[in-house]
Amino acid sequence: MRILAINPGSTSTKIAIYENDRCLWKEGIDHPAHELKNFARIADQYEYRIKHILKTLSDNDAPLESFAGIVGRGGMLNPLAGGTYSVDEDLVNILQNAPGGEHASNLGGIIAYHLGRKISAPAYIVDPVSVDEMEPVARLSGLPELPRLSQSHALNMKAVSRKAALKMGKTYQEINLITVHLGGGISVAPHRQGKMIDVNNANNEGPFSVERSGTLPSYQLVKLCYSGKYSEKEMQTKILKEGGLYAYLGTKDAREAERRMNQGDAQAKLVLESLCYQVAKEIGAMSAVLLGEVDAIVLTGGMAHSQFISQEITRRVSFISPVMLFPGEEEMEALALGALRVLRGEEQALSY
Ligand SMILES: Nc1ncnc2c1ncn2[C@@H]1O[C@H](COP(=O)(O)OP(=O)(O)OP(=O)(O)O)[C@@H](O)[C@H]1O
Ligand SMILES: CCCC(=O)O
Repeated sequence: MRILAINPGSTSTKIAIYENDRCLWKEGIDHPAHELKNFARIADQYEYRIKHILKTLSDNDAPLESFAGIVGRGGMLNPLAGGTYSVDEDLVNILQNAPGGEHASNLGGIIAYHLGRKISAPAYIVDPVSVDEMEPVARLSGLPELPRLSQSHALNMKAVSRKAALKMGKTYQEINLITVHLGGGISVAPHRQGKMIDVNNANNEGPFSVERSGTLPSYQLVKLCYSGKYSEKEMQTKILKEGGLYAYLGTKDAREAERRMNQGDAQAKLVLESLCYQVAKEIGAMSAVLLGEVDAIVLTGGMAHSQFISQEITRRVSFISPVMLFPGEEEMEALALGALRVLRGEEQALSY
């Protein structure tokens, strides 16, 4: 059974072809900034991206008609349980309106639907950014007007958690994990027997990342917002795109920061150590969520490739449980396997 997986990012679209659970081929299509700037909204890019996907498939002799299903990354929907969802016209309309905010992953379901329709094949999304399996006690922030929102790297964290469980000879439903995605954003989530029962909102809570500020001192934040120095948009950019490592060091590349540290740059060392310190602190908090019953802590995402970063986190949290490393991300495979489970009848597709 052949599946086309589509993962739209802010500057590229990754596509992969799977024959059952085997990846046959993978490619990233870059979208230059000057082309993307012609679109007022991210959802408006779907025809442009479809054109590039079809050309890439045709250049690689992969006819659209050969696919039994098309699966895209799911975006910022209203809170929903993890799993594989069927995409129909209603869901496409919702994704077009971006209820949870603009995010490139909103395009995943829209593109999958339109490609699927061309060949009468089903379209799916898997474990969207807004997967919400939080317990009621985790939802309060301290102000009733500002409930905590579950927005995270759920797709990769759930895929890697399943792999970690397999490595331990168990299923995802049988164990408790704290899974940490160390990417452009950082998610730290306690998974209790197959459910992600809490998570820092990777857009604006928890540790700072290479580009996001993470949790900020709220009173000082209010003062900065009203200082007259920044517009609302500029403040959002500071928090989401120009915070964290970038704000302190002017780079979003953790490898560059590490190079500087190794050449004796004390500021680079402090900032990298602080990032790891904050991640470790969040892991500690999530171990309390799991009442200390943690089978393993799992580190994944691009920064888990770094020996310094993974060791620096590990030395602070290894008293809680063993630490397992799964560097990089498994998003394409997670998409394909999510669709495959449904196409094989092993799981029922959910409806949004
Ligand atoms: N081998 C490596 N050693 C150290 N850091 C690395 C390595 N590879 C990637 N990184 C760092 O990981 C960070 C981004 O990770 P990643 O590529 O997983 O993020 P992304 O896919 O852009 O974002 P996200 O995971 O949030 O969707 C960058 O700062 C990058 O420098
Ligand atoms: C909300 C976090 C997900 C991402 O950054 O892709």
